[in-house]
Amino acid sequence: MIGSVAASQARQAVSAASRVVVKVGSSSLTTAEGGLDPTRLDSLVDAVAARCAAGSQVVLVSSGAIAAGLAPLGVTRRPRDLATQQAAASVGQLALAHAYANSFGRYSLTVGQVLLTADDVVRRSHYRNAQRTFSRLLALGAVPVVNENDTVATEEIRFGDNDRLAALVAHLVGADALFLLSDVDALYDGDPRKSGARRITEVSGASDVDGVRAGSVGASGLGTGGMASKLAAARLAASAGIPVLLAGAADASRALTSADVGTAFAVTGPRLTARRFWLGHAADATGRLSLDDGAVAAVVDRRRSLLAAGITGVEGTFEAGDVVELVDLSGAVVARGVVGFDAAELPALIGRKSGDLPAEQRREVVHADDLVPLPAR
Ligand SMILES: Nc1ncnc2c1ncn2[C@@H]1O[C@H](COP(=O)(O)OP(=O)(O)O)[C@@H](O)[C@H]1O
Ligand SMILES: N[C@@H](CCC(=O)OP(=O)(O)O)C(=O)O
Repeated sequence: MIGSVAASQARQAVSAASRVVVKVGSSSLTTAEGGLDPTRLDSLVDAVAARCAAGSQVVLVSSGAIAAGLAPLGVTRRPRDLATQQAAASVGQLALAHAYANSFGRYSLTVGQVLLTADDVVRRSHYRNAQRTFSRLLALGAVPVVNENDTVATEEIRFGDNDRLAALVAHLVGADALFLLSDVDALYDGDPRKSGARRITEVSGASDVDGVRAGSVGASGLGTGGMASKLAAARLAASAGIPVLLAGAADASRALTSADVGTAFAVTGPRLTARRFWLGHAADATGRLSLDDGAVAAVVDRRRSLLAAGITGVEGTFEAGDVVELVDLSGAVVARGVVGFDAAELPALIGRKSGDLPAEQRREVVHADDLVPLPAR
């Protein structure tokens, strides 16, 4: 295989990683009629158990609750309304947990179910609580099996996308690799259901995925985000220092051992501390500050604090200590950070030089230590 050094290093890194997150999609665990496919679930578990036996700690993020709950409830098509999805998830998650407990039991491995809501990662205290739970489960030798808590998640607080959840969990547990397993064997430059789509084996940076058309609806109609959410999640993890392998669930065994299948994503940024990752990617932003070009260059390129002089607009209702997005003049989010003023105070300050401000307001609007520049999306 010819490829960039960074991507081949990524394959080595995911192959050798000691703590990994493996995410599997609904379409790889369930049948077209609805209901779990025990054969495919067992072969995924075979691959995960082999990786555990080789000395790695594995966190499994498994979709499939809604899809698995449809057949037992006599529902023939994936429901669109939240209440039926929640009912299906309630039935399906139980079936999923039961199937995993039995299947991992074949290897004398104990599973622990972790159902997360968005609140568990957007609130800093909940984030740390989840970290402690994972850390203890792993220390005790269990395999955490994670899903969104679909049964109670409301439309407003849903992730709705386990690819993103898996990237967040990978950082939260301090994983050294993320595997995204799906019903397609790799990333393609266009929908592989159409002819002419070209397989992409390595992604070392944004230019490798320029022009890639990643659909947001999967072939099976069982999953939620299609390839678009996988690509976004892989890039998110890679930007936070975690190499990613996107591969077919049918190739799980090779993916988790030699990693010589699928698409490898090389890391594109340094490993962030838990707090900076939370701030940049998980926290809920409650407002927006618009920045002029000089301020964008200062905070993004020179990693300086944001001062009132470079702010051109304020949106949202927030208090000092909340997380806000910083946007450039085109409206693109360039950074996120903890704001030092209430929203009500800022309109009187913006655009003014520090020296012109009253002494008690002469401070950074967002301090450099509380600010995380984001890669261009
Ligand atoms: N550029 C692309 N590369 C690969 N697959 C794509 C692409 N665009 C769309 N797809 C479709 O996305 C599907 C995977 O998404 P989905 O079914 O939601 O997966 P999962 O259930 O594993 O989360 C593939 O089966 C494929 O048909
Ligand atoms: N939490 C949902 C799955 C959401 C999701 O992202 O599904 P998928 O696209 O199959 O990974 C469930 O268990 O049904």
